[in-house]
Amino acid sequence: MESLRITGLIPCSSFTNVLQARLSSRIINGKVGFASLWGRGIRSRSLRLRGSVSSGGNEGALGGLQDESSTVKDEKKKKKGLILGTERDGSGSVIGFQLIPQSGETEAVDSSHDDATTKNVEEAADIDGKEEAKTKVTYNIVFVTSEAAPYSKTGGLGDVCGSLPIALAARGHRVMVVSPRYLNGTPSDNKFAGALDLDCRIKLYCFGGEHDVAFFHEYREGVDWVFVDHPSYHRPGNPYGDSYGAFGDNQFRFTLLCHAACEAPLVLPLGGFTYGEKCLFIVNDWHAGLVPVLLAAKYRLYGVYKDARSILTIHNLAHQGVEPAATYKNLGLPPEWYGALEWVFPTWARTHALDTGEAVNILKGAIVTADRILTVSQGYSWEITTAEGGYGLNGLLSSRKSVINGITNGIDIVEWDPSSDESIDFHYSVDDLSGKVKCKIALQKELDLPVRPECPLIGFIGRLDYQKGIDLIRLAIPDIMEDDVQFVMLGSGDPQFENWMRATESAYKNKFRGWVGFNVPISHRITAGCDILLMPSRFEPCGLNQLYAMRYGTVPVVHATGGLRDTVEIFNPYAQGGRGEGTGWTFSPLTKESLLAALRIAVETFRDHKSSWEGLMKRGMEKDFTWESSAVKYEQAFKWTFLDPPYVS
Ligand SMILES: Nc1ncnc2c1ncn2[C@@H]1O[C@H](COP(=O)(O)OP(=O)(O)O[C@H]2O[C@H](CO)[C@@H](O)[C@H](O)[C@H]2O)[C@@H](O)[C@H]1O
Repeated sequence: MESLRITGLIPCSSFTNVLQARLSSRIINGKVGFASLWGRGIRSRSLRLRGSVSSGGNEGALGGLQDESSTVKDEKKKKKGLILGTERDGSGSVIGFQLIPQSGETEAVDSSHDDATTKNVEEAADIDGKEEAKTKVTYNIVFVTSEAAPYSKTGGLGDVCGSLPIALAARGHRVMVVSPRYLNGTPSDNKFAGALDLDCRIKLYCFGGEHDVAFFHEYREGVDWVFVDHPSYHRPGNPYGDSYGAFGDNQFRFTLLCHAACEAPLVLPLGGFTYGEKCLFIVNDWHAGLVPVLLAAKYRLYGVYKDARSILTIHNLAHQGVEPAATYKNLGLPPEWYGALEWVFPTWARTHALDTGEAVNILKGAIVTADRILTVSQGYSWEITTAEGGYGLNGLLSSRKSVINGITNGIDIVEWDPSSDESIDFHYSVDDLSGKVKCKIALQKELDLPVRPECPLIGFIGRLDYQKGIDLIRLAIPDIMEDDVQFVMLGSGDPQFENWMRATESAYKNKFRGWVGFNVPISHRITAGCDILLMPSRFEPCGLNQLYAMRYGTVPVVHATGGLRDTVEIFNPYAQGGRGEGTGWTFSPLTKESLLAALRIAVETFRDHKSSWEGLMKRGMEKDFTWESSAVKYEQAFKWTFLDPPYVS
């Protein structure tokens, strides 16, 4: 793909002008720079939802998908793993690639679906007898996200959107990530230093006016990192708020992100070529949720993005982007689309007698318009359809069950590697665990805890909020502290829990440390130095810390929910002829008693059954949590998404 890149960028403005000339002669087939047209009063006519929901992608239009068909003819090229050709739209923009992977690369696309073309190629190869079919479908993918590490991160969303795009690009896809260019006046602003101004200003129409945004760009690790620049992203604090709480204009800030993200594939000539209309938007959580609504309500009615598809990835259903109904008019959507976002709170949730409970819910809008819905673990994909886990959207999500899939997150195994991690002083691996105890001693010294390698060290890392079950830890701490253990917590969030951590540290000076703040290097040192990681999450869509912990030989003790239940296998010392199996402990129900019971067994095993403990550590360290295996599953979901016509056309 790099071979297709040309060094000199086509200036955005001239690019847009050419296309605007085209637009003015053929408005309905507007291809590029649609925002400007929209702002001048073009409004959509009707909401057309397809009558039936597709059946899990197993049925659908099989024909007419150009990017599904590439016939391999030149055996020499095939062996070298070349880009066979590009697919262009009417304007000459590259909208897809036919890639021949390197000989020996595993076939990524699951052949369970009847794609005649792919099947033919596979059969031909089978007849030849030796080599597998190597034809692979690649996509132009546009991630839209409020955070992407290392540029911005407040939690797991940043991790995922910083790693998955790279894994997909490595598999031959053309990948762009669109997120805000946050500047908060601290050294973290330097993270954006490599992103250059594309000199592309566009006007976006929402919130009763026109707003100029600019785009910055960095091409790194095969991915186009695109940052939307606007003054509302430049302020102290984190991406969502500051010490006074959440920013009051978040709906505006993320509406702007969505409008800009819809324009980016049309107007940005990255590496000389736009991504074009035939792309796949992967929109993450509510912040990006207006994208599929805009595709349906604004663009498709005028012939733009008819071949695009969208996938909503839900990382956390608890946050939905709900604001008063009166704000609907600000979103830049036609009035007749109100129903897609309409949300009425039940009577008990209303605040006063005159409160009608009417609101707009951006995540709901995404759920009713996205072509497919993914969650970050299989367990969570079921939980969101239940009354307990659905946060009021369970009925709606159940109605779209056939297009919901769960794909467990991977982890960045380069950043999180105990044999080379730059944040820890000693290194170790599954073949030589000796560095682990040195990391523990170093952590005890750093935290000014008594240096006692034999004492079980329990850790917690995460946002201090209701989701993470901090209240349960607070309840259980007096009992935990009765035992001969040490406990270290790293987290920030709810001020009442931050204060509780400080108070607990003073109460148990020799046993407890509470680090209030967000600090990535210390999170690595805690992961490496602890023996046990506690995660009593009330719900956990996937959870990354238990995956990091296992990779570092730190044994997880977790509440049996969502991704935690999917990824932590319960320890059974008697299995495998006494060699044991499992990677940790899960407990349920979510009570102090069951938490304490699981923790006690873990602590006893650490103290009294050293060989069992080593087995637990090693099995966890050997687990495959790479993004590579998750990316293969994402590709399958992409394929299903394109088998069906757009859900809303
Ligand atoms: N104080 C601190 N200092 C340093 N690092 C800190 C930190 N607090 C948290 N982190 C880091 O932030 C990340 C948190 O990821 P999680 O997946 O555990 O939770 P989160 O709820 O943010 O993500 C949501 O999205 C992700 C991604 O899909 C899902 O896994 C998850 O279940 C869902 O709730 C980890 O990398 C962790 O180390």
